[in-house]
Amino acid sequence: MALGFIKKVFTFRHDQPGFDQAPEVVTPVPEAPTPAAVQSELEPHSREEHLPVATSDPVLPEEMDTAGGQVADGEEDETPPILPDVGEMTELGLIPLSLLEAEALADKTEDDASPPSVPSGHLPHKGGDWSEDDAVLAPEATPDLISPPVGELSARPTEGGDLAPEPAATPILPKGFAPEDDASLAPEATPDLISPPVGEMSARPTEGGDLAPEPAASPILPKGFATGPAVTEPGPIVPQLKLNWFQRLRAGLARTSSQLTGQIAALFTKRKLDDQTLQDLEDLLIQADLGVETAMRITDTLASERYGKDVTGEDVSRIMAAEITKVLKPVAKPLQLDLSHKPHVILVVGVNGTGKTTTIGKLASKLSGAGLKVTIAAGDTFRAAAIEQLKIWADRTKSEFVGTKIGADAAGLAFDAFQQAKASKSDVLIIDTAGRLQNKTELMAELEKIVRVLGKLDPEAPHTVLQTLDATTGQNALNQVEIFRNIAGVNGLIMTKLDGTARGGILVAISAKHKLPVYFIGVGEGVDDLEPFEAEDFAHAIAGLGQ
Ligand SMILES: Nc1nc2c(ncn2[C@@H]2O[C@H](COP(=O)(O)OP(=O)(O)OP(=O)(O)O)[C@@H](O)[C@H]2O)c(=O)[nH]1
Repeated sequence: MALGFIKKVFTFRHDQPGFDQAPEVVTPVPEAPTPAAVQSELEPHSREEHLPVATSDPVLPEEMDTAGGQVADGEEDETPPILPDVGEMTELGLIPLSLLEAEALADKTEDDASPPSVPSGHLPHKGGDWSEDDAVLAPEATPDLISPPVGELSARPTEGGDLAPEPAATPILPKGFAPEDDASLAPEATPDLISPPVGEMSARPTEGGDLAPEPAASPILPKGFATGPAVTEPGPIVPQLKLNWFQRLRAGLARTSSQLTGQIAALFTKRKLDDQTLQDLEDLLIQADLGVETAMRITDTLASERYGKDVTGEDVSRIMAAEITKVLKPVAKPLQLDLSHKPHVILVVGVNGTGKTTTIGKLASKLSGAGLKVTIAAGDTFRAAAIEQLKIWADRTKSEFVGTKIGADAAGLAFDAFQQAKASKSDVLIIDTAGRLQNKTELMAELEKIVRVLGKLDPEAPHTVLQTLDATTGQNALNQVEIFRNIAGVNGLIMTKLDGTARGGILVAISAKHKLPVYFIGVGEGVDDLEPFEAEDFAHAIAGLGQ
């Protein structure tokens, strides 16, 4: 049963042990030597500005600054402007990994029973001068040279020997992340790798004999991704909903669906289906943000089935749900994590306020709750609140955190975070970024640089470029995908704020136009308010139908 969940959303390719390291308290990285070439890329901020912060020892922004270099009074955020011209950014070389490539990668991994080798880009910092080429050619990472990250490896199972390696060697798959269809993995992995559902977590006996809850001590596969350990820190208020997921989705999309179905019902009251009603319906569907293509699909199908006949609102809803499902099915995909990368790097981009930080927290919760080791990097160095907010999420999700001071070079932070995540053998590194669309040129340069710098440590990084979209922005979201796709090579989407919006239909238009995978949707501010995207559920909820 748990495996079913796993397969439902995420796909892991986990070829090597990773959770067998004992919890360790690491000291702050003194000053990781940086390749000259990279160093020059990261100016003007020095590498020591980027400090790992122990999750067990929350650090306030002030502390981070103190440790890593304070922002001098009067030091202002970089001045902006310059002007756009996003149109020319199409070819940035940031081509998203296509599905075919992803599948090819998956196949490759499946065929390879041996432990993954260290990517060619993994390099030790030697402190000397070296070029980008050196980085690529570097034999393999030298852990010794890379300062270990600060922060305890919370919940890492490293008890006295017996059960040590199992969690590590196991692909842990929360819903939305699932072990790949790897026959070689499945047999042994299944029983031990799949943790009991959340409810059973608390009953898990610890080594000590008692029953202290040790959620992070072993892979946990809660419904969806696993909710992870109970959140005790203050934060977003999580409503205690007793509804199941579909009911919550329907409730969230109630405004979208009631508006749509109400208008449709009014349109077809005592009218036969003719050219005029079809045209009116098409207009109505377009106004509901579904997009011209989908609107036409719906009216065409309706016409072929019911032309000249009486039509009810339910007839339209049924056809609408079926057509929307057809549009969404191809993009409703699990987020594939290639854990052979160690870490699999997820770069999260999107306009400010679309939910990047919150979504990172939700993802980290699911992943760490499933036993994966997660590092979060506060790459939005533009806003102090963004760094603080992310630190809180890191603490509550038992993730390692790498932050820096306001105004510091985001690419430098990303580089350091990648090194530290590698050194600490994190499974996943999630990097937040700024989203100042009002300054596209600067934003483009920053994201481009982040991608370039990450590529020095692993040519394939970032492995996933996720964009968050705020459903309430309607058509703007459509444009945002266009822009960020060109700027950062977005290869997957997460739509947030689908709770309470009347504009949920925009996800259909985006899917029809961009055909990018939609991995999750957010329906609230709470840590559990993120669910794998299910085409049929979403289509039914929009059409006001039952599951
Ligand atoms: N209702 C609702 N609110 C959400 C959802 N996701 C995020 N939010 C809220 O949206 C606001 C913005 O979210 P952030 O995560 O800070 O967005 P961001 O993109 O990181 O924004 P910056 O930090 O400004 O870059 C916060 O108040 C979140 O709590 C969601 O799915 N539903």
